Parts: sequence; structure tokens; C-alpha cells
Amino acid sequence: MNENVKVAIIGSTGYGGVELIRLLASHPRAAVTSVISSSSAGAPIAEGFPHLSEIRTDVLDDVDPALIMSKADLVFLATPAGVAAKLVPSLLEAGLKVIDISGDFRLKSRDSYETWYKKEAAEQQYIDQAEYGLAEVYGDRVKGKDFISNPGCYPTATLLGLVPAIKAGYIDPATIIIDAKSGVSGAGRGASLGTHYSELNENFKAYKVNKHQHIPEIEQVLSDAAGCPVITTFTTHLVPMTRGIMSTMYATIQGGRSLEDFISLYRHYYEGRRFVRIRNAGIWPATKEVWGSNYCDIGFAVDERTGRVTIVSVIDNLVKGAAGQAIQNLNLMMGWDESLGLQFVPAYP
Ligand SMILES: NC(=O)C1=CN([C@@H]2O[C@H](COP(=O)(O)OP(=O)(O)OC[C@H]3O[C@@H](n4cnc5c(N)ncnc54)[C@H](OP(=O)(O)O)[C@@H]3O)[C@@H](O)[C@H]2O)C=CC1
Ligand SMILES: CC(=O)N[C@@H](CCC(=O)OP(=O)(O)O)C(=O)O
Repeated sequence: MNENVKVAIIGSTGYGGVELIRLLASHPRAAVTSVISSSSAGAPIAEGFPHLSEIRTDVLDDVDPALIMSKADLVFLATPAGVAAKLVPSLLEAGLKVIDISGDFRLKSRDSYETWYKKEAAEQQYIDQAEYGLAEVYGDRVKGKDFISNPGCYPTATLLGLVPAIKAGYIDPATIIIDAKSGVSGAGRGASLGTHYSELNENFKAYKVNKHQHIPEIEQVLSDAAGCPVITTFTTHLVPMTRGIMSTMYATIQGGRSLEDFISLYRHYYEGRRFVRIRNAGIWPATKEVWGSNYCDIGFAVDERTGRVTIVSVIDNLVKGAAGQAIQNLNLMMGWDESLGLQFVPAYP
């Protein structure tokens, strides 16, 4: 698989879709040949997004599998929950490769999806076909596949911070507590009461406590890593900033492991994976240090007094948490270097 690829984006007027357009503009082997909208077909995309005017002079296409097939080889879906479940079968049947950024194909159990997402689940055969693309953990399974389910933003930050320690038995999986915070672009472009300026500015609030739809996704992967069922406490918070996720995780240490043990375990686990950066002792990652990039930065502290480890993991929700990891999965699918088109230095300050 050494050919270049033509790409269509469904949901290209949303934050995830627009970020895909931005990142793919500098991809050496992928060209966006169709930007798609269910509500504004026929309108020039640069009309709504003047920052794209140099690179996109085209109009938005309708959601039509035959039209997409005539223009593209692969389609990204950056659509609200429930949309991909209905669209993906016809896209796959049209012969397109698919990368879905929504949560519709991440959970292997239909019941679990319907419990947590409160929507009708996709058909089981398509759920079974979807490869869950947490790139640094399951990347080997992605190569050559036609259908990837891209992980959620919170799960990406959280799982990259927990999987090595669970797999190595450095922490007790029954003791994990995850305290996560997100910038507001994680909620998408649509306006809502909870995310408008005066509700958000100079405010900091917890939401969906014990009810967040990313809980079963995190537990599915932690259970796979531990080899036994794992349940966690996971609390999300909204921070008055645009981009960024910080996931702070706590667990009881097993086997008397030290801070140096954790740092060296993670450096070994992520060796050769350039998007995960493990911090030296005492240097904590901050969301600004990954802003606009595909990096996930992870730092640790070991508290000998409590016997617990603190793990802090940060990503840009729209890049590593969505469009960037989706492009990383495109690269892995195609057998290319996983960093093609993603070698951005974070914007700082
Ligand atoms: N924002 C983030 O940080 C992350 C988001 N995600 C997930 O990615 C997906 C997209 O998120 P995000 O970009 O933030 O969301 P947005 O709300 O910003 O954009 C979603 C887009 O989907 C399109 N859309 C809505 N309904 C339909 C439909 N029936 N058929 C086709 N297109 C439709 C809309 O565009 P139009 O009306 O033009 O069709 C809209 O612009 C969601 O599932 C989200 O949960 C995952 C990880 C991180
Ligand atoms: C800040 C904020 O509201 N974030 C969203 C993330 C939604 C998301 O990405 O949902 P899926 O991964 O399930 O598609 C939330 O917490 O629901």
C-alpha cells in the first residue's frame, strides 16, 4: 500500500472536521478532495471559515456515498454520536475506507453503548469490524485495515497514562481514580447553555460525574490491559480555555515501585513512538506544552507516604484527541510513517 490517498470529510463544518482540514493541508500523501455538510451543501466552505480561504476554494458536498466514492478513497466522519452508526455501512459497502472520530464504534458491546450514549447502537457486525485505533497501544492492528474507530479525547489522555503501568502490574487496577479536565472545544461547535461565554468564563465546573460516556471506553481498554474486569472512578471538569485535556490519575502502587521505575517503564513502553513524551522527575506537563500538536506528555510522582502514584497526562483534544490521532491512524492503515503530516511543534505560549 504505497499509493497516495484521496480523502473526504463528513462533518467538515465542525471543530473536528475543520481541524482535519487544517492538518491534512500539510500532509504529503493525503489530499482532501471533498468536504461534506449535511446542512450547508453548495455553500463555499471558506465562507463560514475564512481562515481556510487560501487552501479551500470549493463548495461543501452533500452526504452521498456514491458522490463520495467518485471523489475519494477514504472518508473521515467527524459527526455527532449516532450519525456514523447509520452512515458507515453504506460507506463501507461503497468500497470506501473509513475512520470514525465519534464514539459509535468504540464500545464492543451494543448494550453498553445504548446505556452510556442513550442512542441506538450500530449493527454488531460493523462494531466487530471496527479496529479501535489507540495508536500507541493497538497501532499494530491498524495496518491494512479498512475501518478504524478513533478513540475519544479523554480516553486517549487517560489510557496512554495508565496502560503501561497496568500491563506491567505496577499499579492495583482496583484503585484507579481519574480526575480529568477539558477545554470547551471538546464539546463541539454548537452553542449550549453550559458552554457559552458567561457560563464558562472565570468558572470551573465538574460535569457528567459517574455518567460520562467515556467511562466504558476507558474500562474496556483497562480490562484488556489488566486481563480482568477493571472499573474506575472518572470525573470530568470543564476549564475556561479553548483546547487541551489534562487527566490526573491516582492508583496504589504494587511491588514497591519507585518514581524512577515508572519513568523507565514508560520510556521503554513508548520507545520509538514519537508522540508520547515522558517527563523527567519533577517536570509536570501542561496543556500549553502540547497545544496544536499531536503530542501526549506524561509526568509522574510517587508518594511513599500513601503508597500511591500520581500520573498526569496532557493532550490537545482536537489533535491527539481527535483529528491528529485520526491522521496517525490513516498513516498506520496505509503502512506509512505514523508521523507523516503531524510533525507540529506545539504553539507556545
Ligand atoms: N471536539 C473534540 O475535542 C472531540 C470530538 N470528538 C467527537 O467527534 C465528533 C465531532 O465532534 P466535533 O467536531 O467537536 O462536533 P461539532 O458539533 O463541532 O461538529 C459536528 C458536525 O457534524 C455535522 N453533522 C451533524 N449532524 C449530521 C448528520 N446527521 N449527518 C452528517 N453530518 C452531520 C455538522 O455539520 P453539518 O451541519 O454541516 O453537516 C457539525 O458541524 C463527535 O462525535 C465528538 O464527540 C472526539 C474527540 C474529540
Ligand atoms: C468538554 C466536553 O464537553 N467534552 C465532551 C467530549 C465529547 C466527545 O468527544 O465525545 P465522544 O468521544 O463520545 O464522541 C464531553 O465531555 O462529552
